Amino acid sequence: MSTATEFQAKTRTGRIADFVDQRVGGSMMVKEFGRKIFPDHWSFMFGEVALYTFVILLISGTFLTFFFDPSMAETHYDGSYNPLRGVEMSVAYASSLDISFDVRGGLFMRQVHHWSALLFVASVSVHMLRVFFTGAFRKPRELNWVVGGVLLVLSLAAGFTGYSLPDDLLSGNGLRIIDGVVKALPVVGTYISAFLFGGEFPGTAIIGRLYMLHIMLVPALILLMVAIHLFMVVVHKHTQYPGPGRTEDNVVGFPVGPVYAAKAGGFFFIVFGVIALISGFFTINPIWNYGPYDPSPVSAGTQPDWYIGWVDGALRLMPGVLGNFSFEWIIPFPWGNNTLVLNVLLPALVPATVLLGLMFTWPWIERWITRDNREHHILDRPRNAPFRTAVGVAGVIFYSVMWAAASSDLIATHFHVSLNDVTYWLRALFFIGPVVGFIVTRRLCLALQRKDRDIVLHGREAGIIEMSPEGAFSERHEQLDEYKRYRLVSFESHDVIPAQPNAAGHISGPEKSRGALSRFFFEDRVAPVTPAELAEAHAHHGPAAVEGGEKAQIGH
Ligand code: HEM
Ligand code: HEM
Repeated sequence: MSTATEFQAKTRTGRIADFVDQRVGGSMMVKEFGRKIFPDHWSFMFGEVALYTFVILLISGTFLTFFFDPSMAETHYDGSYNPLRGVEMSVAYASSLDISFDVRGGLFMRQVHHWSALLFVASVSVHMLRVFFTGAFRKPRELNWVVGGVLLVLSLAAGFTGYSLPDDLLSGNGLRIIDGVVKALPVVGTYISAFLFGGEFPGTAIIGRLYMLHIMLVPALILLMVAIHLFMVVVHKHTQYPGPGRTEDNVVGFPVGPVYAAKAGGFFFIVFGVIALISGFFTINPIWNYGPYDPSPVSAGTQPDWYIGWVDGALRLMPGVLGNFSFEWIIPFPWGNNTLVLNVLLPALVPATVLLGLMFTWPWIERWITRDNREHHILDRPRNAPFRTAVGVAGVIFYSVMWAAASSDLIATHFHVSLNDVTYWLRALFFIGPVVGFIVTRRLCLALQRKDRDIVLHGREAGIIEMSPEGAFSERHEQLDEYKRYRLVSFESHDVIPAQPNAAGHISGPEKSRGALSRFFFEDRVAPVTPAELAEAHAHHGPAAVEGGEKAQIGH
């Protein structure tokens, strides 16, 4: 066919598709990307939820910008919410009230925005925990883990800047706390605060500035980072859980087109639908109940959004004795009289630095201790990496205690206990909780591994008690099928690598620490069942064991 007849033979849509394809090379991209294989597992869903809630935030946020006015100019409210009529407030607060009461669908969209923000940060956090507990951050994904970490920090920044915009009593109090933390920074604190608020707190500039950060800079950075993040997921290929036929060099799953594209599209609408349903039925952030921001009152029983609570909680846990500690008699400051406000500085900065510092550096810490520099595309089941799982649980407990402390007043009033007692208990848990969590989790993982070993070697207890002709009772044990057995035996267990001498025959200080950590983490370990052990067990139990009818004597 000549080019002309070929052109004639195509439908109008075909011709448009051709036109676009010849200019942007779309079919090549679809061919390349559409044939990518993704493994299937429910735990890979959290990253997707994070992505979809972010898209919902972009859509609902854009709607809000049509009506929100980020001005701190004074006005008298004259909207349709009667209890606040005539009350003096900022234009920002008045416009948020208008969105809630006078813009058609406005309250619904504010709630969609707020609920999806809560779900966004929650899904990002759970996604991060999934990646951590399965070891998906190992080589070659360390940098993508760091990009993820930046995304987490940006998500918190987006949440906090948004939460502060309506300029109601609650958001103003949140800003007051941030102002306190900034001012507590030695030497530069007061200058930074004055720069941020355009003079004395609260000033008249902060809402406008936060608005720019909230609707432009932070979402743009998140978009950029998400693009880099997903690009790396495609380049590295997705990890997969162990299973028959799955190796470090292949990916077993479905192609993006059409299976995943259809699934993902449908899932987006499910997430959107669920958020719309929640937003239609459940109030979130009823700013009309709080009133406009005024530095003097603080309402009792109010809570910050869940992801900011831990900072508030850490501040509540800190004993006041270290307040306004003057260091001059120890270190004479060259810049004159300067007070360190340790009761604000320590809780606001130390836990955050410890948690975020450990999070960003963990892939390298683990690689250093295990000396494992190989690529890993097969995930660990959390029980098969007891040391990592235990460290993760300790981190989660450390975080959760601070988070719980943000509700110390509510715990005291709801359970009719003394607020002081709640604080003392939480202070103790702050130190003891992570240690106990670490020990218990490691023991649990090792116990689960031993149970797996036992099941592989001796079969699963069927719960069927049989009586032999001689009158002895025994429980029937059923052997696992090939697939289940594979899942239980195919993992690696790190061995202790003692400190090694360097070329000059010396063992350096850091290498001694590495050796000690290696012993601490891997001394107690359960090795996977070897084929020889399996063959021996089967030989011992006889062919019945392989066929599915092994018996364990009760009382022996
Ligand atoms: C806006 C936030 C984020 C979005 C939209 C996002 C999205 C995704 C998606 C869709 C995937 C592939 C599916 C999956 O495994 O869940 C993925 C994988 C990954 N994400 Fe994220 N993520 C975010 C934040 C994070 C954070 C906070 C971390 C860790 C600190 C992280 C680390 C990773 C890693 C290492 C992978 C590769 C996992 C693998 O191949 O198994 N991500 N991300
Ligand atoms: C990761 C992204 C985002 C998060 C976590 C987030 C979070 C929030 C939160 C928690 C609020 C307070 C809502 C309330 O009043 O109850 C808020 C307000 C707001 N957000 Fe966002 N947001 C995000 C992205 C965006 C984007 C992309 C836009 C605009 C394009 C936007 C525009 C707004 C506006 C105008 C308000 C003030 C409306 C009001 O409070 O009445 N947001 N945001």
